[in-house]
Amino acid sequence: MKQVGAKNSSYGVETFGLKGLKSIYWNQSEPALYEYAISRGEAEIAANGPLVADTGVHTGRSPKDKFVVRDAETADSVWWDNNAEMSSEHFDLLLADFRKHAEGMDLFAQDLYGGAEKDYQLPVRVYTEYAWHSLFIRNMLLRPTAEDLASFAPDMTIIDLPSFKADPARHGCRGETVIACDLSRKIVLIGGTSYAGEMKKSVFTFLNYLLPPQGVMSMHCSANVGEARDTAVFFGLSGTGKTTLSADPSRTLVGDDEHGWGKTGVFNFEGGCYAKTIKLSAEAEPEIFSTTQRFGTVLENVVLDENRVPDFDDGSKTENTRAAYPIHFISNASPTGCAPMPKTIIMLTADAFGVMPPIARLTPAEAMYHFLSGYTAKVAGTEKGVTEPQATFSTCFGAPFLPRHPSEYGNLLRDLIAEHNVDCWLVNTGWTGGAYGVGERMPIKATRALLQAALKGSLRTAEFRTDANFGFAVPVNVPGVDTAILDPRGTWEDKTAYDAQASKLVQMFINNFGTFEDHVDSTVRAAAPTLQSAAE
Ligand SMILES: Nc1ncnc2c1ncn2[C@@H]1O[C@H](COP(=O)(O)OP(=O)(O)O)[C@@H](O)[C@H]1O
Ligand SMILES: C=C(OP(=O)(O)O)C(=O)O
Ligand SMILES: [Mn+2]
Repeated sequence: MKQVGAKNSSYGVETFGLKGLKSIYWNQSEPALYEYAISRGEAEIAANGPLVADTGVHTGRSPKDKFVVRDAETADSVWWDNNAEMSSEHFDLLLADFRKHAEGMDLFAQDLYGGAEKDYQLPVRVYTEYAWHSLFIRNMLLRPTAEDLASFAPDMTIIDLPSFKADPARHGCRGETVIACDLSRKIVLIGGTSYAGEMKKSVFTFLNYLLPPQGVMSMHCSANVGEARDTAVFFGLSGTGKTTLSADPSRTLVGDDEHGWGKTGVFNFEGGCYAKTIKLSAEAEPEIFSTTQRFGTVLENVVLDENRVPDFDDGSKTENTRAAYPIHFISNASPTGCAPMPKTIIMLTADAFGVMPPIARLTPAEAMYHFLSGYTAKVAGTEKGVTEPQATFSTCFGAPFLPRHPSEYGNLLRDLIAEHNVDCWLVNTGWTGGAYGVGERMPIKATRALLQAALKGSLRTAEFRTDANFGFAVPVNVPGVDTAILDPRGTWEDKTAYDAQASKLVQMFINNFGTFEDHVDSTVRAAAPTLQSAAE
């Protein structure tokens, strides 16, 4: 077997039981991976330099094809209501078949870290069939220094073979696509899909399993820091605004998607960003737009015109077009990925019903209630089969990535909010003036102005009203924001229709929260919305 780039003994010949490979390319650089990706016909180069690849059938995550191995250790630690199980026997068969499938292949390997905080860092070795997947994960995780690389010892291993087709009868999965996670042996097998986000979210899933027992709150959130060293974290499900809203020229970017909150503060799990690029414009999102105009960025499922210029308005392949780039492509990104304790928590709810106000202040009990509820929308394209926004309750705003029971994350957050006296806000990046299909998407400018007021503290002294349905405090006017938009009921033509939709949503919250009742105290239960009697 030819080994390109092997530097020392840790790159053993039979790496991880991968015997009979044709060749293996270790920790290749961006230019080298460009050449391999182009020469192997995997990708093409866009105007100004990004590498562009298509992912075929799978243009978003396949949550129904994700499995977790149930063994003696995970039987009691994994939240099985939310994680499909696979037996160790099936996993062993799958691993053996992955190794067999890899025989004779060229593989690419990257040695990277998950977690910027050294105390909690997860060394990950990622074997990929595609050179462009090797560049993607190299962009997304943390790249070791040459010194660290010399002694790199992997703790977690990912084998990513899109051309592998799983067999449900033999492997105990659902179809040809499989994302199998063995949390005890720290191995992930990804087959039958070319969507690169599966690799990134597998690392996130492992950190969500490994960190809480160490007292670290793992979060599906972005984070940035103001001049006053005031860290803000933005929780949100896929496509709801974490990346967009954390890219703010007046605040240092810490990370766009996945963070830990430990004894020393907040730290990014990753070393790159994975931005949605549908309808991306230089006007609305200049920082992110600039990353799509340079060598090293990977564009996923983006359509190019005849001059290889990306057409970000073209969602013909998927609404979930993406750009994956190293975080230092954002000019004011933190060089360390670490930040002080949060001063503000923002929970992004993309309300497809147009009922939620653009912003609401949350008491600690309301923050817990909404964190566990995780009301938002699955935005078009982020999951297989989601073609328009679907109202959903994704607990902790990241249910597809949670191996543990939500109460483990909720209790950690509850204690951290109390210990650090954190301000909490609920921000609707979804619809206003009516539900999806009638109303319009919340203007990004309005959201940014509201966030500016919340983060600068001026909102704290604003005048508030109490929302009739949810009971939380809503500002009645905010400088720079159209006052009308602050009252969602007022933005609807038909107020009766608004009230009816709001009641339906309240009932959905009540129905959903039943599963958490026994895990929270009475103050959190009291933070639930109440059905308005028709008379009121
Ligand atoms: N008011 C808004 N706030 C944030 N994003 C918005 C808003 N309105 C529309 N969007 C769009 O929603 C998408 C959010 O994507 P992104 O920030 O990548 O989500 P996430 O990082 O949570 O996965 C972007 O395409 C952005 O342009
Ligand atoms: C990459 C993903 O996460 P997010 O959309 O939250 O960035 C994803 O959900 O596939
Ligand atoms: Mn994101």
